[in-house]
Amino acid sequence: MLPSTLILGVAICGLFICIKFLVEGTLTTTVGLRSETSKKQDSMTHFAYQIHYLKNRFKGLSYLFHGPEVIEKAYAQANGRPFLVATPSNNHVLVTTNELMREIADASPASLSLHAVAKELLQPKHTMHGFEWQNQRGLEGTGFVRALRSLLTSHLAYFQPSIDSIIRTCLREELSTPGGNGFTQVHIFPMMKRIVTRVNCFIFFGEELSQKAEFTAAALEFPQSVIFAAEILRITPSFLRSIVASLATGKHRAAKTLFRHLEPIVKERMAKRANPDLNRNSPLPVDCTQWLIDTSPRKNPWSPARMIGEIIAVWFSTVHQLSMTATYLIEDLCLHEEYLAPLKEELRQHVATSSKASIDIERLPLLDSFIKESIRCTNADAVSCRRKALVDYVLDDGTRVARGDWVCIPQRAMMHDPNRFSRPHEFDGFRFARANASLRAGNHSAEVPDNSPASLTTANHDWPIWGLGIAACPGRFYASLVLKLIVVQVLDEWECKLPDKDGPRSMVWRSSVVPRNDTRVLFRRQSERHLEAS
Ligand code: HEM
Repeated sequence: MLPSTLILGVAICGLFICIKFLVEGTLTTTVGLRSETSKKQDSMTHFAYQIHYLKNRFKGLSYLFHGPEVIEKAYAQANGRPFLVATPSNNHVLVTTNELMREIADASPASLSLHAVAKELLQPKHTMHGFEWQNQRGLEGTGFVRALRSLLTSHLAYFQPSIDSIIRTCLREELSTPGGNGFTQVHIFPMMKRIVTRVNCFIFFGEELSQKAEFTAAALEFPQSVIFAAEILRITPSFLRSIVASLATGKHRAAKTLFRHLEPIVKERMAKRANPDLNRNSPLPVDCTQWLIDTSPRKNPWSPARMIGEIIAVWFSTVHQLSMTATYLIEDLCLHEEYLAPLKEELRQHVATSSKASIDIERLPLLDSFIKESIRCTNADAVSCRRKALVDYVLDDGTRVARGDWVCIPQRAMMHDPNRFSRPHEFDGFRFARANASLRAGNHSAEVPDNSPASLTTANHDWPIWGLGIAACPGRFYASLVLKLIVVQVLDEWECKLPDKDGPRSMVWRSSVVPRNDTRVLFRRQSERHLEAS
């Protein structure tokens, strides 16, 4: 049954891809540009280009199911030089030297664009309820960067007690029906998605909306349905896209629910912004929605619908990566039990010596190191710092990136490279803490590539998980806080176990290494605790 379904699926994909190329005339003039990877190809006839292009696209089908492996093999053969990986829709040029990584991070978004990648990946025009994105970011202001990178980050201490309390409550609710042995069994990835959604809804939309079950359910469903629909749309001819998007998103059910709940709130807040007199007696709400409104253009203000579209587009970035990382983190806690005692001891000592009411997460170096090692080993995305070439682009070393192709950093392969990390396939939870201590003492560390101490939120060539340059993830300080508070809560209150330690933990789609929905974890409440008395 399964193989025949698979064969049928592959056949349908192949058919769709052929129809897409034929109907949309991809085999005409752009062929030459798209397949330009070497000077030799310049001398090819037009027909040879077409054949070469088609061969590359079909070769690229294996990228869909084995992307990280394809990249790791090519990385090993490239010896530090840029290399090219074919995908069904375009080529990816992967770079690994500090100079080229810096160049792509600093390139003008008019040439190498992250925003255009997101647009190609997510097809917002079809999947996000008709909301259209520009190809370049910054055309009408980059308020979201200030809203997240500056305003959200500067309010983290203010939010921390609430985030802590939401995580604690969610865990207790999720794990409230233990069996005879005291353990509750859960599917860890779906549970992490629900918890992260609850926390993020509170930060993003404020307390009132975060309490509405219909709204939080739509907030969770929305990114999943967009990703699912966008994947189907990538192989759908353009004239069918609206219908297919509507079918794949259940007639835009989640987006419509979000719009319906957000519309009155956003309208009211925008009206208050336009007329500050209306604000006089009430303080401004403290949440990302308010900051996104505050940082939107004053001249030619957006309509409420456009504003909601922008808020929802930013919301999209918040749930998926964070829940995947949190899932692998809890699984790693279960798989590497030897780290539990030192992590708990670090926490106990911190609580005992701190005069503050909340934990200072920056003062838990072992926890920071453990999380980094979990990310280094599992790494939910094989590439980072994706940029789509909006024009033909020649990198400093002469490497050509054809218009429409992407240039990226193969972060997963780099993190498994023995020339960068000692014993790269071994989970060594405190390697980063040891390396930092050594670097702080003025010594070199052979265990990591860094030349200076670094933490989870560092965004640089040796730690590109947040991207690089001005586009580096503006939500990383918030993400780090949430990840650390989740682990702290689990360490403090719960004992957890993976019943099937050797079972598969992930599945691959393109460059993503997604946690499996069916991985189960057992949780049992502990009696001895150091944080909030129960
Ligand atoms: C573990 C969790 C996360 C990871 C690994 C992650 C990683 C990334 C990466 C790799 C980029 C692209 C940067 C580049 O290519 O240079 C990015 C962009 C972005 N991230 Fe995150 N992110 C995470 C969580 C979050 C959260 C929680 C938020 C919001 C609070 C957020 C908001 C954004 C936004 C808005 C962008 C787009 C930036 C732009 O276009 O300039 N991310 N993130």
